[in-house]
Amino acid sequence: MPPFSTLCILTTTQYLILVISLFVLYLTVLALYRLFFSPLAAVPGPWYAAVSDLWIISHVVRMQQCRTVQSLFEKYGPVVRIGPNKVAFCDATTMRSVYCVHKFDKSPYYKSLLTNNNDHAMTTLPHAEHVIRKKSYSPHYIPSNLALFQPELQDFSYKLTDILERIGGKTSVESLDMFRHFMVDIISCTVFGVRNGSLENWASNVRDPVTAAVYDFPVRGILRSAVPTWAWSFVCRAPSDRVREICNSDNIMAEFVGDRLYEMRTNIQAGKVGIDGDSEKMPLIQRMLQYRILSEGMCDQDIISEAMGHLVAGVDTSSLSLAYMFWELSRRRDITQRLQAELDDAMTDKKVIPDINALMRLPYLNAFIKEAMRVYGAAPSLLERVVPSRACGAVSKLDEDFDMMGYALPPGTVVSTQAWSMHRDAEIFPSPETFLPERWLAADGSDAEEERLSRMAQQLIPFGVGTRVCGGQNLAQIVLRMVVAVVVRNFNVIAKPEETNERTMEIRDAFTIFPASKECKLTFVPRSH
Ligand code: HEM
Repeated sequence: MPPFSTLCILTTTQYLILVISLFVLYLTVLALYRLFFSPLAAVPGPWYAAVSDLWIISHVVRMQQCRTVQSLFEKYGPVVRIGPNKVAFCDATTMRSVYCVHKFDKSPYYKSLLTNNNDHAMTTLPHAEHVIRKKSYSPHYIPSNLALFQPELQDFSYKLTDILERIGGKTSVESLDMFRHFMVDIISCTVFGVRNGSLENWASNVRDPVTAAVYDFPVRGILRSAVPTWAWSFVCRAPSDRVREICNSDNIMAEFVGDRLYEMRTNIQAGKVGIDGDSEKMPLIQRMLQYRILSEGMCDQDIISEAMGHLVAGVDTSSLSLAYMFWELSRRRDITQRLQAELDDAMTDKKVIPDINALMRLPYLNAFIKEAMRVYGAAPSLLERVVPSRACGAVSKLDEDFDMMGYALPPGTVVSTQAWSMHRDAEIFPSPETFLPERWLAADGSDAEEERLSRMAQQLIPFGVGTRVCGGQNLAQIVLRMVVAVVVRNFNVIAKPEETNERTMEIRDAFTIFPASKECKLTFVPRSH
């Protein structure tokens, strides 16, 4: 260090050079520490990932994180250091240990998904707090409760086919947008108890503000986390209608959900609907109001954010899954024909969707859905968790560093796996890039076949895994089957190469996947019989 008297006589330029040199020295020492002396130094991975988060962030920004992490597994093995403090893994036993046995808390990444500036189940990081939150909604999604909504779910599916029949295969439709509107109707009905008419709006070319807000919400999240809090109000007043619309998406959804909540409360107060569990079938917000009265659990703000969380979590994921399923069918006549053969038998009346339990028993339909969720699972990204501190009480306190396949990870390390890679493990799923529903069918009744299917099932995690698994997965499983059944029974799907092709459908990821062109134009041609 130069003595104080020397500092006083430095020129501005010399002073600047000194500051820059000290900063470079600091960065060099930090990089050397992270590379050679950090507790994670032994974990394999590229040196540039160990030195700075910038490398992985650059892939996040390019929306190619899933593929990048997969290429690291292929090069370095099942445990990889992807950042100075981040380790990714691809191993079923470790997955169970992190998500099911130790139940590590979520990482702060999830806070970018807050709704109405408030937590919902997905963004509640500590396991213990999440358990309480989950109780407010989980009974709604058990199969016996969802079965009560079967008539409405079927109704919306019939409406979808009616609309496609009206179009009659004369033009292509932007299927991603169509399914998004369809899912807003499904969730509005099951969560808020209202018929929103979003799909009809789509068919009549009328802008649907709720669907538009759900679509804009993830972009708002990215923007919000990139802009400092003090600058946010300036961004929201930017001289661009589109930017203001994106900023406002959270408010539009909150207003919609808030209005439904107050309507529901008015109806309860007027005695039009019960609050004491006397009516068996109730939308989720009614259930949450009841939960609040019985357990003094959630305030209005919490209920609004929770319900918004279900809109956000359910609409894009399901509509993306459906769009990719039909895109695959447009390319695979063999799969379409096999599905149609099974559905022609199961749906002798092509306008009547079989009961949920019957749908769940159709072998090829189920094999198709599983394969689609393996290859096109809509949320295949890293599910970040934090190794707990030894002092403060995690669910399962660790007495020492967390042993991940021989590497000791200290408290605070962010660990994660991604469905993208678990689903592309060639030992479990031979020829993983081939779309092959048949892999889910038993060749015979042998123990070896059963063992093979069970290993695949354990590694199939499109809805996440453990206590933080997707809250709405039962609803998604039903809706995906209903839509595929009724549409495939009634239509052949075609993609015009000039509109929709490998390039436009190339998968990008930003927690959920989406096609490079952000759309999926398909033609639904009515079948002749
Ligand atoms: C194909 C459709 C869907 C896929 C692929 C999917 C996938 C996922 C995944 C991977 C997670 C998170 C896991 C994590 O962070 O560890 C999740 C969480 C969640 N999803 Fe889904 N999801 C789908 C549909 C739905 C639907 C229809 C709803 C509700 C209407 C829903 C509601 C939720 C909720 C509430 C959570 C947070 C769960 C919690 O932490 O308690 N999802 N989903």
